[in-house]
Amino acid sequence: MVTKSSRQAAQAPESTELATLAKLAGSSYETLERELRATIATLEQQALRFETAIDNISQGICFFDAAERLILCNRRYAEIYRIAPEHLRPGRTLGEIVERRIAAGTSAMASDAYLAFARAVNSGTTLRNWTANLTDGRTIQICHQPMPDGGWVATHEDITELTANRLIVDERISLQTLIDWVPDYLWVKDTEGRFVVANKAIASDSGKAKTSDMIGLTDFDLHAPELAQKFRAIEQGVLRSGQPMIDEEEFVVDASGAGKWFSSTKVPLRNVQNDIFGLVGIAHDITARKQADTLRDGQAQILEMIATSAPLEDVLDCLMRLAESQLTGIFGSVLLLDKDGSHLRHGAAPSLAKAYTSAIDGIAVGPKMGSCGTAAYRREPVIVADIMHDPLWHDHCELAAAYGYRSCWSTPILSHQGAVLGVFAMYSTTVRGPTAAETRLIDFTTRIAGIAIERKLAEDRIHFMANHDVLTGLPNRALLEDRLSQAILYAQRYDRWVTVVFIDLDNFKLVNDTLGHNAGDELLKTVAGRIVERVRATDTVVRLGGDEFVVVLFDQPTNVDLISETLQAIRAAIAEPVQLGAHRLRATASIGIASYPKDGTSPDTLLANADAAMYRAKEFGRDNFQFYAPEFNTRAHEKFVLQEDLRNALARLEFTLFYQPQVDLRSGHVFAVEALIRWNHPTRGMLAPTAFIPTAEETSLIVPIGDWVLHEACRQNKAWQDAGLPPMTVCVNVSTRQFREKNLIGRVADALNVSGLEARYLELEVTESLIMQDIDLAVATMNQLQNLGVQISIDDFGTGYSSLSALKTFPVARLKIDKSFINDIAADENDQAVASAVISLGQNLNLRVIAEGVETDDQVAFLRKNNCDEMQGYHFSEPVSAPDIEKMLSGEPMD
Ligand SMILES: Nc1nc2c(ncn2[C@@H]2O[C@H](COP(=O)(O)O[C@H]3[C@@H](O)[C@H](n4cnc5c(=O)[nH]c(N)nc54)O[C@@H]3COP(=O)(O)O)[C@@H](O)[C@H]2O)c(=O)[nH]1
Repeated sequence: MVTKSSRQAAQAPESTELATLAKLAGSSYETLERELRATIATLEQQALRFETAIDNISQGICFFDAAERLILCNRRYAEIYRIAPEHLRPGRTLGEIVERRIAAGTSAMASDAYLAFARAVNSGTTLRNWTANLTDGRTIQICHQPMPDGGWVATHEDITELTANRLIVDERISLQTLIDWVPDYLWVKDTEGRFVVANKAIASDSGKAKTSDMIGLTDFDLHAPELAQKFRAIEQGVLRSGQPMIDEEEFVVDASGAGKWFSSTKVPLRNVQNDIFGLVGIAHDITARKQADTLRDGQAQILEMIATSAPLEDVLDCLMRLAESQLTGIFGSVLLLDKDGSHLRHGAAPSLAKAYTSAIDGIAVGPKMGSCGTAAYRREPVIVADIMHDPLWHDHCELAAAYGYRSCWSTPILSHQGAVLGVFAMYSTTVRGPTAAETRLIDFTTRIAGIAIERKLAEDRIHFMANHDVLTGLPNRALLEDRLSQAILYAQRYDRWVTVVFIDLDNFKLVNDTLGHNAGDELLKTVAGRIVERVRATDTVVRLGGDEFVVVLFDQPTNVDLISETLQAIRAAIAEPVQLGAHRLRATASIGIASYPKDGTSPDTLLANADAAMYRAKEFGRDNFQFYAPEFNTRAHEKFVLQEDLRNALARLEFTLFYQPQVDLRSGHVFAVEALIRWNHPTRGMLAPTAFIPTAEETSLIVPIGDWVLHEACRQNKAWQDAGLPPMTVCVNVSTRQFREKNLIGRVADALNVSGLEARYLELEVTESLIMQDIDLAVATMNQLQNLGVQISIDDFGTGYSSLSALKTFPVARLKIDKSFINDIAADENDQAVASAVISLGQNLNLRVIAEGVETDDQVAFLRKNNCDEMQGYHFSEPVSAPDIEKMLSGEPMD
């Protein structure tokens, strides 16, 4: 501080010098005094100016002489050290001033230490500029300048605020560095949505080189208006409500165009007055997690679709979209292997250009067929990074280039057995190969696609099997009703007919039983194929099961003649010879026909009526066809009634046995009788076995009926013997169903025991076809019967397919030449050949041979001539009652 005393101290030497000058110049004292006063005034003026100037500088300044006494200091100095002016008068020592500063709390150190330090500074042994941290917390920067006379001048500047500001700046710099390390987006916005702080992550994704480039921008400068508006609405909500938004998921498209998911938190910022002045936001990139979630959810959805049998195209479409959602700039495609196994068909490609998809639909599987055709051909992944320059794409690169596809990575989709099901491909618009992540995704997608396709194929197969006959591949009963319904609807609309053709092969069971099931299957397949060939593609050929087929003739003319043509063609096709192993067969069929609308308007009725017509055809001797007539249903009803009557017939004792004599051709002697059942029906009169035995066999009633026949025949024969008639054999027919009964031997033995008939007077007739069904079992059973003493003959011999080698092992006594060979034996050379062959066979095997159905003298003559042993037939006698047999054998006239 500059004071008056300091000025006076400065003027004193000047006055002395003026008086001396006045004496030397000889000037008058008044003049000198006047001049002197003027000079003093000028000097005072200058001193005031200096004083004002020095007091107004912002730094404290002080001058000390070599004795460390204060020469002068300014006001700022006094202010800095909070020392009253009177304690800063010139002449005060540095030590006194330091004491004052200590007292004022403005010292940096103790007095002695300070004085030592000041002297070291003045002598130049330490820095002349230093910063003193005062005990009151302020920071003073001091610049010390020694003077030539040993004193010094020093400036003191209070830099407390400046230092604090520098700290803030330093803090800011380190805070920015810190937040730049954070990989999440981190920002602060003011209440207007302007960025105040932003870290590197958000700046760089926003396309800004420096974080400072973000300052002052709003979301409207960075995002599409809708997205920016959305952010703004959310942030304004936070600012308005004061409630933070915690961990909300937000989708952002960054400056590169990549979509990213964030988990964002936005918290309002408050000042000390608790007023909101902005918000701080942090957003964590959860894109990878979202993608994993999407992948997992998508996978679950797709697996559910597969499990619930969603259409394959929907499943694959969904799968492609899922794969694409995980990647950027990639388009997925699935091609499916065609049924022909040599082409690939469009499966799904939701994002590929439709025209491109159409162009590659049906591409061949081959060694140079782009990525997909080649991958299917090689059965291994084919990665083409540059379509335009890869030889595999030579023929297709222009096409791909036209749509901007530059690389294509194809992987074959394989079944569990390793069969190619299709190809999964990823197209990229850039020249490159797949990344590791993309390869993983390809593996995943290919596997799921494989599961979906395999599942679909299995379903198709199951569906096919549920609706088709496995043996012939024809539709089955399940599909029949649907096809027939469709045909009827069409016929209704266009006033046409639908014809249902019911086909049953004749004697198929015989083929099965004699030539084995493989031969039977072969016959069925051949017949099925032939029928299909003879009808139109719009007609339906169905195998109902066994030897039954149904043909639905669609869109038929209302003209029976035209229908007959098709039927004749079917019949002829069936009748063509079939080679089954060593055997050449000519199959025939019984065919029933019913047409919509005249024979029924519902599928069920039409089928039932065609079935009834088929039975009618069978009754007419097979190998023919019958058009349905209403009375056929009466027959079906009759059959039902017959079954019911048959169940009661045994209990009501309605059966009786007739006996037909068997005669020795040489002696004319009756040596046996064949027991033939008759049913004395309460309303229909005496029924022949053909009227009820088939029904009895179908219902298994043949077993108790057969037992009754056995018991009755044995009883009657024993009765005849007891009555004194010459002993003879009674022959009893045994049906297949009876023969297969577990306890046949026991039942026969029981009949013999109960009747008391010797076993040798009982002969059982079994058919050739029965034996051939299971030769081993038949021979075993026959051996047991033989052991019992019972004789066995083979009935209907010649109609079956006995092999000679097998015949030798049969424990039989007689062969019975079937009636069908005897009928025309006098004229038909074939029948003659068969009959004479059977006779000589019997002779060779030491078996007796009997001809049945002998009616004429010519037949008898032929048999005698060919040395046949025995005969049975109307020529000698029709089957007659037991009393008539007695009369016949005792020579009495019969009734
Ligand atoms: N399981 C059982 N089957 C039996 C039983 N009783 C008879 N049958 C079988 O029924 C079929 C028909 O028998 P039927 O109507 O009695 O006919 C027999 C004869 O009447 C007939 N026959 C005899 N001679 C002639 C003839 O000169 N001309 C001609 N047109 N028919 C004749 O043949 C039948 C006997 O045949 P087969 O048994 O093959 O010797 C018949 O198949 C019986 O087997 C029974 O109790 N159980």
